[in-house]
Amino acid sequence: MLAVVPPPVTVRVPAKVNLHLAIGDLREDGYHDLVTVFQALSLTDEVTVAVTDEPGLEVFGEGEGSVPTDATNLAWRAAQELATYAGRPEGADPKVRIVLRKGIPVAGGMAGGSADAAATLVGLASLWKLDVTRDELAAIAGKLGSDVPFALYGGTALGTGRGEQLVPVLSRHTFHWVLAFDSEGLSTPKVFKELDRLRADGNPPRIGSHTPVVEALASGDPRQLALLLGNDLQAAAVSLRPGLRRTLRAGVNAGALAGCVSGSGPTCAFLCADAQAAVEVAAELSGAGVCRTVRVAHGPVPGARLVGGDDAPRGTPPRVHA
Ligand SMILES: C[C@](O)(CO)[C@H](O)COP(=O)(O)OP(=O)(O)OC[C@H]1O[C@@H](n2ccc(N)nc2=O)[C@H](O)[C@@H]1O
Ligand SMILES: Nc1ncnc2c1ncn2[C@@H]1O[C@H](COP(=O)(O)OP(=O)(O)OP(=O)(O)O)[C@@H](O)[C@H]1O
Repeated sequence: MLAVVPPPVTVRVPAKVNLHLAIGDLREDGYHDLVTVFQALSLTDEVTVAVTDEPGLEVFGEGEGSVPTDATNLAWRAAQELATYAGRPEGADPKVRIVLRKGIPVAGGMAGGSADAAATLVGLASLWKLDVTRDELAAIAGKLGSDVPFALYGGTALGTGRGEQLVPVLSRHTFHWVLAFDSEGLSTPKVFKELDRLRADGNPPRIGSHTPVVEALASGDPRQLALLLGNDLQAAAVSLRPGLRRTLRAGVNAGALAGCVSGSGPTCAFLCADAQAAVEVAAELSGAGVCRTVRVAHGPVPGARLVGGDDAPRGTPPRVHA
């Protein structure tokens, strides 16, 4: 019998920065309640999924050597979860090839692995022609990791719970960022543990309410937003990686309006007045010798999207094999 093999599907998916990250106390399940304002940035990964008789995963690009290619890869876990949810004939052992082209730093606090998982859900839903809504995918995404649902939606959003409960936030205009990648990643659980330790030893200041950040986003004024960037994990990331203090200073000295550690770090994100200022800050920061690589990006951008758009004609005609 002839079977039509659908053409591969490619999905582009954004990194995130937390404009506001207020961490509550440690819960019994090992997570912390948090309140965060996410923004999706134009720094992206691309994920291609294809039907195959030789399932597997390949990684190219940023940090390729440090990303697992086995079943522990979050993208692979996403494929397994979706196959199970959809009741696929092959069960939780999907017959797919997943190729990750990474632009998002690995273990950088920008949700790179989460982005790949979200992109895999969107890509496979299309490849397998599943009748699932983005909200259904978000429920699966929340099981994979706290940051995965946001990568599906993108834009700017308020996250609560573990970070997986989202409501969109109005963000006027485009904000311009410079990102400083460090030479080595930081482990997210270790950074949360370090914050617990700092809190047990003393009383590090906690950032306040998210309301002013939401108002600044609605105003679209980067100068107003810059005064309000805040991250409770920053002290913990800096405690584990003291060199980040120098990086944060260097970004502001280079002309950024403000800087913060992105999520659990170690990437530092610098908000700039406009696109031109971002290019100038990036040039100066890359000469300062405080980080491995510098990138410019803007936000907000949409979440995981098929490359070419959902309605675009397919580039490759379907292959047919016996
Ligand atoms: C730091 C952030 O990136 C901010 O957006 C996220 O909170 C982390 O999200 P993530 O990387 O998707 O994290 P998960 O894979 O869900 O959890 C990894 C580990 O981080 C810690 N963790 C994560 C989220 C959360 N609300 N509380 C936590 O304590 C836990 O030790 C957990 O075992
Ligand atoms: N697809 C993936 N891409 C990158 N890392 C992955 C992936 N799947 C699993 N990992 C593992 O997860 C670890 C954390 O990687 P990731 O890039 O997601 O961190 P992060 O961006 O700091 O996450 P977050 O900001 O959500 O806390 C890596 O060190 C790697 O071992």
